[in-house]
Amino acid sequence: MRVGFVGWRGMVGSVLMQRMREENDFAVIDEPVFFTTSNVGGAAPDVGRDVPPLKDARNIDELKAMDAIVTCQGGDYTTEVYAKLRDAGWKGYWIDAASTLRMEDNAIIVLDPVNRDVIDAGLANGVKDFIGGNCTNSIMLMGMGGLFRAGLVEWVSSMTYQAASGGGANHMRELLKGMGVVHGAVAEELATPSSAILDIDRKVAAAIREDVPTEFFGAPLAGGLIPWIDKQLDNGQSKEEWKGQAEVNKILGTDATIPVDGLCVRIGAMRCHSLALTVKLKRDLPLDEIESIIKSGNDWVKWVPNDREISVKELTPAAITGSLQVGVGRVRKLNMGGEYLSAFVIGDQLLWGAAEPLRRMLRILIER
Ligand SMILES: NC(=O)C1=CN([C@@H]2O[C@H](COP(=O)(O)OP(=O)(O)OC[C@H]3O[C@@H](n4cnc5c(N)ncnc54)[C@H](OP(=O)(O)O)[C@@H]3O)[C@@H](O)[C@H]2O)C=CC1
Ligand SMILES: N[C@@H](CC(=O)OP(=O)(O)O)C(=O)O
Repeated sequence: MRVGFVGWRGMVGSVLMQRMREENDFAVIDEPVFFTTSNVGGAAPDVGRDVPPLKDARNIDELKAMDAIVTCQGGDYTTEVYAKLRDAGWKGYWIDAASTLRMEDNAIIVLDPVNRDVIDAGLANGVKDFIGGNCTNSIMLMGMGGLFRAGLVEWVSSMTYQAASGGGANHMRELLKGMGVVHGAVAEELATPSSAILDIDRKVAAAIREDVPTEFFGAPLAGGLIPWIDKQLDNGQSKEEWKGQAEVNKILGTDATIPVDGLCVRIGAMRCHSLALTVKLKRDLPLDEIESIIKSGNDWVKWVPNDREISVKELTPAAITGSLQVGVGRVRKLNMGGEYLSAFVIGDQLLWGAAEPLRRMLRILIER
């Protein structure tokens, strides 16, 4: 198989390359070919074998020579190139991190530990477009897939806490700069134990309002949060919130729509997205049964008992970042009744939220 990689040096692409090296994926690809939009003829990344110099990611003839293309270049690139490539008669597999093609009828949203059956059926039916899901949805399903698969979920309310990395590398940098600005505003007072906390608070509030950079997020994130992610829709949802129900049901291939809705909020974490879920179950099940169903979802579920000490240690960005494990905890019955369950799910949005489902989809194709 000749596999073309586009967007490999961006943030998602770099995580993809790292994971592919770790899993020795390049050894099973006949011919990896790297593309660029900015450095044609430059050196391809080190993948442990000889590969040709970078090719032009806008050259349809070069792209057409690939059996599969994996792109993390972004939605604008997909919009610019995909249709031209198909119009030119290309019949290869398109594996994409961007959202552009996700809801198209001829595309499958890939998350194989959850929907391998949907992927296999698609492959058998000649589907050629395999698109990574929205990070928040992929993380929720990696954590709670067992309950969905058991047909136990009537609806889900999902309140999210989304990391800066969901916006991209510049957004992560802006968060860190903002943290530095906030600290700098009161560094002297912090070094003086007798300084008045309300003076510190006043200066911090002024720094957040006036000095924290907002170029990329459009509002100060350091020391605060932003209760809106992605575009505004006419029905009052954000686009990120809209994706919940649309994508979750498409990933699962449900016959009857499972309602999924809630609020998506940006917080000052680096690359871990979290969700506080209220799940309405179809029936009242004992908690130990629910625990074993959730644990059985896939090999990456990290079950965290609903215990204060363990939760604050294990169910946090500090514990989960950089890991493929998806933490699931704070699971208990809510006051509303036996069918109402709370859960807190947390995962690294650059791994299961972006790069890992693409890497695994490529592997599925290669091993077919
Ligand atoms: N599935 C999901 O939930 C997620 C999906 N995504 C999607 O992934 C796509 C890519 O996102 P992301 O990786 O954040 O994008 P980046 O901005 O990090 O990278 C995209 C491209 O920008 C170019 N680039 C320009 N300057 C630089 C630089 N200094 N360092 C690295 N690359 C640079 C590179 O192209 P070139 O080498 O050709 O110059 C690179 O491939 C987006 O479509 C996004 O929506 C992102 C996060 C989660
Ligand atoms: N919108 C997500 C990241 C992302 O890229 O999502 P999507 O792939 O659905 O556009 C976030 O900001 O956290």
